[in-house]
Amino acid sequence: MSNQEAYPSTPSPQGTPDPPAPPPTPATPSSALPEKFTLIERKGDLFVDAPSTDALAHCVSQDLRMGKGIADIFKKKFNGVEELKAQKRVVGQVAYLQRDDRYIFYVITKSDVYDKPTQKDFETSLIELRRMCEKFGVNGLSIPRIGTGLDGLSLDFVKDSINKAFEGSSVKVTMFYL
Ligand SMILES: Nc1ncnc2c1ncn2[C@@H]1O[C@H](COP(=O)(O)OP(=O)(O)OC[C@H]2O[C@H](OP(=O)(O)O)[C@H](O)[C@@H]2O)[C@@H](O)[C@H]1O
Repeated sequence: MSNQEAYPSTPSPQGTPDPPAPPPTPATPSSALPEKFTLIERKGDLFVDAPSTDALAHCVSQDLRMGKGIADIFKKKFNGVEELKAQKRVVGQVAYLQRDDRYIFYVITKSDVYDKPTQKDFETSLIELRRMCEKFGVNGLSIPRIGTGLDGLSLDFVKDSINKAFEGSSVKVTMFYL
């Protein structure tokens, strides 16, 4: 039996009203819209005031010495130096730990502890940080004023680099300052 015989089209009788228009497509609830990237600055202690579900990130040298500054606090708080070294990340890449269901990102911006990062390496490593956030489904990322202390980068350059690297992503970045 052909389709036509099985399901003959029923001609609509003359003069009958048009079928009712389909119901309007419900508006997409805002919660379903993809999150937009934001960078906000917030006064507070990264380790006290950042949401416990946020990933954390900071800058380190490839040798992972983390001898001073906030890197030293990260080392004392999260340990994992051997685990990080085993990832064999180089400048422009990001090593990571998982602690209490959150990611801790170690952004490698320079090769040696005595170096200062170049702007290019800093920008490259932020693009990789975004990629890692997207890879692991990170939507909340809390950071200190990365690169602006021991690494001597200007806050304006750092914020501009973050905006460029994360533009178009759905990561909400909070930059904490003391
Ligand atoms: N609890 C807290 N909450 C919020 N903000 C906090 C804070 N504690 C400190 N800050 C501030 O966070 C900014 C950056 O702090 P830093 O100067 O340490 O980091 P940086 O990114 O400039 O430099 C990294 C390189 O320095 C390190 O040591 P090495 O020399 O390499 O051994 C690494 O290894 C890297 O390579 C400064 O404003 C600090 O006041």
